[in-house]
Amino acid sequence: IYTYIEGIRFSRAHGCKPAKRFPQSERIIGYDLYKQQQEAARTKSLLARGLKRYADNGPTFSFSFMGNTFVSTIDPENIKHILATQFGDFVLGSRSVTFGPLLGRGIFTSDGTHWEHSRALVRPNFTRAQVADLNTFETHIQHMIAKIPRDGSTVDLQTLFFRLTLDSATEFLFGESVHSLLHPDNSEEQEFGRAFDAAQNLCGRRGRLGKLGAYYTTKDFQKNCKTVHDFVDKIVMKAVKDVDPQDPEKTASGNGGRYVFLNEMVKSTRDPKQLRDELLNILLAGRDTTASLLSHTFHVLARRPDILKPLQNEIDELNGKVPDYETLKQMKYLKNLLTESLRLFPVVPGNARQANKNTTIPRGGDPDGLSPIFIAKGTIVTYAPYAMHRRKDIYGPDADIFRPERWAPEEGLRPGWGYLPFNGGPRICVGQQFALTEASYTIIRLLQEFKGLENRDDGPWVENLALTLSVDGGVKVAMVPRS
Ligand code: HEM
Repeated sequence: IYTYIEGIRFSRAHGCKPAKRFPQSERIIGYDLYKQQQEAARTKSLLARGLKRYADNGPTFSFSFMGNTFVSTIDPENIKHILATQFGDFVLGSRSVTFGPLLGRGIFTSDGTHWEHSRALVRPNFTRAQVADLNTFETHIQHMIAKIPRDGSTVDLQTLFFRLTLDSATEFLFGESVHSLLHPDNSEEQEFGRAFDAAQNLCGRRGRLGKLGAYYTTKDFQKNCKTVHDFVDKIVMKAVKDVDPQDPEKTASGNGGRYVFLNEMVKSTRDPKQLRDELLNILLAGRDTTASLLSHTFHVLARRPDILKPLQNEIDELNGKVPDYETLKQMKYLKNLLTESLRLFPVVPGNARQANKNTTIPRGGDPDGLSPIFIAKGTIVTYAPYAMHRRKDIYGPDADIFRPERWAPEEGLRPGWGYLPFNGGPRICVGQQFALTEASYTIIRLLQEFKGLENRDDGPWVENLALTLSVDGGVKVAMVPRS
């Protein structure tokens, strides 16, 4: 009763109005919504259903689900408030529990001072010098190109992109690639990749079970987590052992001049568990995301010769020269293409934060939606870049159309917090430049090798929503060699 009265007082003092309520037959378990979500997951239409909910109920509304109160929003002002202005009022919620057995505590799974410490440890390693090192990518891209048939037969580019990013991410993080593009056998490295994928998928299922997720585990899951940990621990222990306690800088610059994240980290900490956790946190955050961006971009290129042509023209201006970092930055059409790809197919299409105290968000209070809403401690605020990126009042009447030109400076589009593929505020993605560099470089090198691609899948785009968004059924194409 005290909490309830406290909430009413807080709400009045801040001029809050009630949020629009999503129509539900009961608001304790929210079983009807649970059934709808299960059905949408089965028919792979979670994102389409989400879009319709915002169309029917407006940009901000509340509902109950599995005993929790939720507020959903695609209002940029509200999202800015949660992620930046009132950053301290919100935490990740159950993420540390969901991912804990696999990832431990690291930048992606922790809050508060632990997160601050992780971020301070990890952030300096994403410097320009490191991001601009393209030689490592080149080796793996050549392995990928070797896997692409040249006789017009069909290949699934998405599968190759997921292997490419696993290989390049493990090389960058551990100093040793798992080479999934080279060894399709039962090697220890392959086993690591398989176990990491399987454990990650089970974490996704734990996340979808809400509070009950903490109790959902299987023998296989535990075995997979152990396989992943053992593999990384060996690499970590070697790096820690190699550190010269008198001069950590000297040891860290080994590895044939290549940049290795682990070697940089051992300059700051030699705690093996902390090193393992941070490496796995970054592997999870950085690997599927870049693969998904590449997959969606090629999904579009295979269907839209009008986009492929100007892109090829821009790439052909390099006359086959391997691009360096500066060249990548000057490729305007490519940059707009990736920006548009992340608008219509944001790799993290939905996200959430939980209030750690009584607070507010600035918009959504009925009847005009312009008053603040009271957010009681424990409320989960979900936000959906996928739906926000399709708002016609932000992107214009052609918001549903894939059109890279909309990002040309002449068009004057400035969506601010209405465009959020990499999140914003203090927890903004640390790997943004790394991802855009890897994706740009991969696209250029592929289209320097192949003059075009033929679509081998007539179906529409269908969501595959795990921890990140990918293309259901893959990206089936035939690549046309230049010579
Ligand atoms: C297209 C590619 C990528 C996209 C769309 C993307 C998107 C995101 C988003 C939306 C978040 C916020 C998650 C949250 O706070 O709930 C995030 C966080 C993060 N990303 Fe990325 N990411 C990409 C690539 C990468 C890469 C390549 C790396 C590293 C190599 C990386 C490392 C991280 C890390 C460590 C965080 C956690 C930051 C923190 O909580 O302080 N990401 N990313």
